[in-house]
Amino acid sequence: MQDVAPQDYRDAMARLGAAVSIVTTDGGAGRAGFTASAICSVTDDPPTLLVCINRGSSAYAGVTRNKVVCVNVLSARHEPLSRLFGGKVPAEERFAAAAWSTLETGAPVLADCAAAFDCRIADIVNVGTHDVLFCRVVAVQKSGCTDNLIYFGRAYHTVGVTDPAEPGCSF
Ligand SMILES: NC(=O)C1=CN([C@@H]2O[C@H](COP(=O)(O)OP(=O)(O)OC[C@H]3O[C@@H](n4cnc5c(N)ncnc54)[C@H](O)[C@@H]3O)[C@@H](O)[C@H]2O)C=CC1
Ligand SMILES: Cc1cc2nc3c(=O)[nH]c(=O)nc-3n(C[C@H](O)[C@H](O)[C@H](O)COP(=O)(O)O)c2cc1C
Repeated sequence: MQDVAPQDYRDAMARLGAAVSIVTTDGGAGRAGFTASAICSVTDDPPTLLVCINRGSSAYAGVTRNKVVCVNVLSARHEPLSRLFGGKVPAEERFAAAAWSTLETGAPVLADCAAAFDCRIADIVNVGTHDVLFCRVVAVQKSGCTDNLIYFGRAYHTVGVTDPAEPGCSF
């Protein structure tokens, strides 16, 4: 099997638009978090999503030892927070820039994010440079904000929808 070059792969992947989340953890191995776009829904029974984390990430030890994560889906106004959690900034400086609470697992929940999925890590599969985390969702939080942050073409964008069933954005 012949692989394409990593740069060709990245150039093609840059054409996939993706929601942006901050994945957090807390517990005996400490608090950590990183910006992530490699997240998707696996099954609703049992409610499971997957997160791909680079083993070189500063958050890797905390995430895999604590075995809990919260996937905080970002709204448009969180672009500066996304950049902060995107690398090279000490963990405490990242968390100081926003308000956090907790749900079931103790992983930090971003107060005003579009949606938060609080999870226990059920399985981990190693693939190349990354670990794929299969995460069982034990609690969720939703806001009425519908202007989500999207990463596409190596840049941030906003996409908004109006859902008459939602109460609207109160922030
Ligand atoms: N899945 C990941 O680990 C991602 C990591 N990043 C990080 O942010 C940096 C800047 O990204 P871009 O501005 O989008 O330019 P880029 O050219 O480095 O990446 C383009 C696209 O390729 C994919 N990608 C990039 N690095 C990857 C990696 N190590 N493993 C798997 N997929 C990867 C992502 O879909 C990304 O949007 C990257 O170099 C990487 O360090 C960004 C997006 C996803
Ligand atoms: C838009 C965006 C999406 C990213 N998606 C992921 C991802 O899905 N998985 C991942 O391991 N790193 C991802 N990263 C990179 C991490 O946020 C972070 O840069 C990396 O963990 C290294 O940072 P650190 O070791 O200084 O914490 C992404 C970065 C950006 C800006």
